[in-house]
Amino acid sequence: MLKVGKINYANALPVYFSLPIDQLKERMAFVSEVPASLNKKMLTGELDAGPISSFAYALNSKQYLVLPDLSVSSKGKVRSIFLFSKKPIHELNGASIALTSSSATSIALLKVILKSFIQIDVTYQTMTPSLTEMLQEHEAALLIGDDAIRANWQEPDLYTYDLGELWHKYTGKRMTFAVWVVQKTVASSRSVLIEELSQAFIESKRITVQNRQPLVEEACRMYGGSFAFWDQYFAGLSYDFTKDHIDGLETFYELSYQNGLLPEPSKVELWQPNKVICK
Ligand SMILES: C=C(O[C@@H]1C=C(C(=O)O)C=C[C@H]1O)C(=O)O
Repeated sequence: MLKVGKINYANALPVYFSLPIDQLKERMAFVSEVPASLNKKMLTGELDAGPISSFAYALNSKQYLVLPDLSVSSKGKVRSIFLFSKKPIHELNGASIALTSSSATSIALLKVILKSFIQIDVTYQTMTPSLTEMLQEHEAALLIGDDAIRANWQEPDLYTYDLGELWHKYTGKRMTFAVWVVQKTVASSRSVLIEELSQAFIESKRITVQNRQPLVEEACRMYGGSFAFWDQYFAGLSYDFTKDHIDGLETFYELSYQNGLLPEPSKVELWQPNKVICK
């Protein structure tokens, strides 16, 4: 069995929603977790392929190849990655900020934004994602995914900053939060299966994005919230991985490197299906 990851947040649903599960399930087992757990399982080899935080890819890029044409990205507002703050962001110098334990990319992105763009120094503490508890002892809190969406629905009396929007404001670029990877060892030993999986993900994404209504209805059933919210949410996310996406991501890696978060400014190395040459 090929062990394949799945992000258990709404943001990754389009890549899974139209998968031909019955066709795949004899050869592939899907493991659904928050990004930080998927990052760990991929690193230790418990997973063969699937999505991880784009920052987790950069930390161990030599171990993986990136599957083409797949990501969780935004150009501007992402609507599910927020810094909730008791003060305006420019007044947070010296503050203590709580970080969700579920993330890798958004944690590094927040650090880059605060240091390089807002130009303030703060301290950080990682916590389980609960806004109330996080804000008991900290001036601001970072949440991602469904936790961030639900917290924002409560309309807390706080300053709320969308990290996708801030990144776009200061760089003019896209931000890629998750990429789909395959272990290099698995890419060579099980190339046919990886090609089948890669095509299935791309096809699922294509079908789901082409007609969003069934996905939006499913999200309403699973999470609550309005049709209009989920429709706008999925419309604002991109699942592609073009040159433009890679350019934004490598800018993030360069800034992460400059801030001492990465040992080198990683580059994206794409997986390529084996070309069969017919005579
Ligand atoms: C869009 C989101 O992106 C997620 C953020 C991640 C991170 O911060 O490490 C990882 C995977 C993404 O799916 C989200 O959490 O809502």
